[in-house]
This record gives sequence, C-alpha cells and structure tokens, in this order.
Amino acid sequence: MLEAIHLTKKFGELVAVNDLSFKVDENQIFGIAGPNGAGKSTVYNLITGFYPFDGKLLFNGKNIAGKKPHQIAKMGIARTFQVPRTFPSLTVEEALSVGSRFGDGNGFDSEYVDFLLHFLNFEEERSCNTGALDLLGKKKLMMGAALATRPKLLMLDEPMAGSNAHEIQELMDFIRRINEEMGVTIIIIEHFMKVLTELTETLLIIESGAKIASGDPEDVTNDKQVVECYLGDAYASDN
Ligand SMILES: Nc1ncnc2c1ncn2[C@@H]1O[C@H](COP(=O)(O)OP(=O)(O)OP(=O)(O)O)[C@@H](O)[C@H]1O
Repeated sequence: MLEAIHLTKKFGELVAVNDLSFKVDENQIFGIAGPNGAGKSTVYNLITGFYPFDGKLLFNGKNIAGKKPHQIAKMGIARTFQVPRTFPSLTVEEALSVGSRFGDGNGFDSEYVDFLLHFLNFEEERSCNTGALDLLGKKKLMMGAALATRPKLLMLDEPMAGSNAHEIQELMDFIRRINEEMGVTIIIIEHFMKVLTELTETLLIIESGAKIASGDPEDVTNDKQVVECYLGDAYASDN
C-alpha cells in the first residue's frame, strides 16, 4: 500500500531521514520506533506532504512526492498528533462532521458521522464540547476526526503518550478495531515496546534517520543493534 524508496530529508547539514526504504502492506498494523530525534515524525511529515524530499513515496503505486497535504488527504492518508488537537468550542458531533467534509472529497455524510459516534462509543457525548473530554476521550476523538476523512491509511503519532495502563489497553483495543472492523491500514509511532510487540505485524527501528532493523517485532526487539542503540540492556534482561 505504501512504499518508501530511498527516502532522504535534509534540514541544512542535518540528515533527518537517511536513505530509508520500507514497505507497508494493505490492512497491516506497521510500527515505527527509535530514540528521540531519530526522524520518526519527519517521516510522517514527508508522507503527509509537509516537506519536499529526495527518493520516492508510492501510495497504491502512485508517487506522492510533490503533492500538497490536501491532495494527499484526498488520496486517503490521515494522521494524528502526539498532543490531541481538538477544537474546544465544537461539539463532538461537529468535530467529526468537520472531518467528514474534507478527506476523500465525497463531502459531508451524516450517516457516517452517526456510525463514527457509535464506533467511538460517543453517543452520550455527541453534544458535549470537545474541550470537556478527558485525555482518553480527546485521543479517541482525534482518531475519530481522522477516520471521518475516510482514510485508507491512518498514521498515529505516539498515541499512548501520557496515558495510564488502563487507557493504554483501551487505546490498543480501539486501534485493533479500527484495523479489523474498518479495514484501515495503520502505521503507529510509539515508544512503548509492549504496545508495538502486541499490536504490530512489522516493526521498523530507525536511528539518526536510517533503518537499523525491520521485520517481526519479536525478532526486531531481540536484535543486538536495536538493544544496543535503543532498548538498552535492561529491556533485554526483562524480556
Ligand atoms: N523543521 C525542522 N527543521 C530543522 N530540523 C528539524 C526539523 N524537524 C525536525 N528536525 C530535526 O530532525 C531530527 C529528527 O527529528 P524528528 O522530530 O523527526 O525525530 P523523532 O524521531 O520524531 O523524535 P521524537 O521521538 O523526539 O519525537 C531532529 O534532529 C530534529 O531536531
């Protein structure tokens, strides 16, 4: 579904993404991890059209290099951010309706918004201001607003950040449902290894913008270089 081929992004002298190639299959949950500053968010910014880059990015076989963010959204790619961004003065229903007006270009669909309210278990909150939601609610709403654009590929940026164990479990179940019940392919950047090993089919580890390992999450988390430069010996001895 998505193929990055020799993806490279420089900010001046700094090589933020360095000759990175990877492939995400349709209906997969694909994980990306790596130390702070490894280039993970920059990869998302390249996929969503925020910066020019060298290399190729194929989405369903079409090169999306040079396309504008709104064109990429229309092709079926949506993302969320580390810190939930909601419009606090909108109601939950209005926030989902905004997403439904953009995205794949088919316009506002009230039935789909109703479906999402049900899918998110937000029927009781539909008329609440989004600012009144707790952190878990805001995170689910941000994912819901992204889903309202009817993406084929949803990219989640550290969805578990700041969450407790109970919230992490709920978010993991929710992400699985998005993948299985809605048939949406997912890329997830996350620091919680347990989340990645439980949720993803393929895991890519990057450091200094370059790939250091990819493949089955269990194999990748046991990789010597991954333990050395990212996970540390404490992780290896605990697992
Ligand atoms: N717009 C920019 N201009 C200049 N340098 C940037 C820009 N965006 C990112 N960088 C640099 O590129 C490198 C990769 O940053 P990036 O945010 O992609 O890392 P990350 O893996 O997402 O980190 P974190 O886990 O801390 O979010 C860092 O050195 C960062 O300072």
